[in-house]
Amino acid sequence: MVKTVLTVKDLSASYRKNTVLENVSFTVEQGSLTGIVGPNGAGKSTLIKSLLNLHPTLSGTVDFFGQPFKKAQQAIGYVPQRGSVDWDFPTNALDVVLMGLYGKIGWLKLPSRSHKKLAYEALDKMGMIDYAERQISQLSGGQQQRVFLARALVQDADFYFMDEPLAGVDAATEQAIMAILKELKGKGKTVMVVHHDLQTVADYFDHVLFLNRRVLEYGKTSTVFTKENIARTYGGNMRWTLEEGSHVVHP
Ligand SMILES: Nc1ncnc2c1ncn2[C@@H]1O[C@H](COP(=O)(O)OP(=O)(O)OP(=O)(O)O)[C@@H](O)[C@H]1O
Repeated sequence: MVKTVLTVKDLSASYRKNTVLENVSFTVEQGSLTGIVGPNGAGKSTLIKSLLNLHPTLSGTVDFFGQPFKKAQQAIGYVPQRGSVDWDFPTNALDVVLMGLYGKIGWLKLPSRSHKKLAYEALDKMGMIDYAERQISQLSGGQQQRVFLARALVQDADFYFMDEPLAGVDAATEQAIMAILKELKGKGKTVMVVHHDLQTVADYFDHVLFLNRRVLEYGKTSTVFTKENIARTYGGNMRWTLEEGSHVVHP
């Protein structure tokens, strides 16, 4: 039986008087892996922040696992957009991963040996074990992204939001991250990912949310990932053709 893990109803949000999300409504099934797509400025990051109480909403309701966000937040993981993080913050990769365990450790307590073991294991899984003691500011963009994924892994959440985890990473990191996302899905976790590369949407995601201020469409990729929906979401700026079942960009 399909279980609903997120219900969003009539959510609107703005920056001062500029409304950037209008009456957004959708429901998400447990175990789904959704790509959130839409042009620059469509409100994708704002949507995630609004769902996670990081940005105020003007109206609407958000319900995770049948509860408001505050009650469900231990079960929710977030990988922010890389550009929004202060990378000069003096901390090493291991400490960043340990932050994913603070819900379990408690903010004022020190991590135990078993917590550190979990953090090292997650770094190892992301191919970052050799960089555990390296300052986060001294890692490349793709390596920083891998560390953030490791932090999400140790948190062992049930629902993950990731804001462009594949932006600016090389092919190997992209494959490593996608393998992790599929593994999370395999464990029954739910994942929503802001994604820009329309050519990989059909390969990577089983659901797609088309967003441009409003939800233009949300559903199974095999049903809703059509050139009509892409055109409706992105406007007339791009021409799209369907070739051998895949979408090819003609900028
Ligand atoms: N801190 C802010 N203050 C004022 N306006 C903002 C702020 N952050 C975003 N906006 C505006 O809100 C709108 C939605 O931005 P948002 O970052 O959510 O879009 P996005 O779909 O994630 O874009 P991108 O694909 O470029 O990352 C844009 O018009 C943007 O200019």
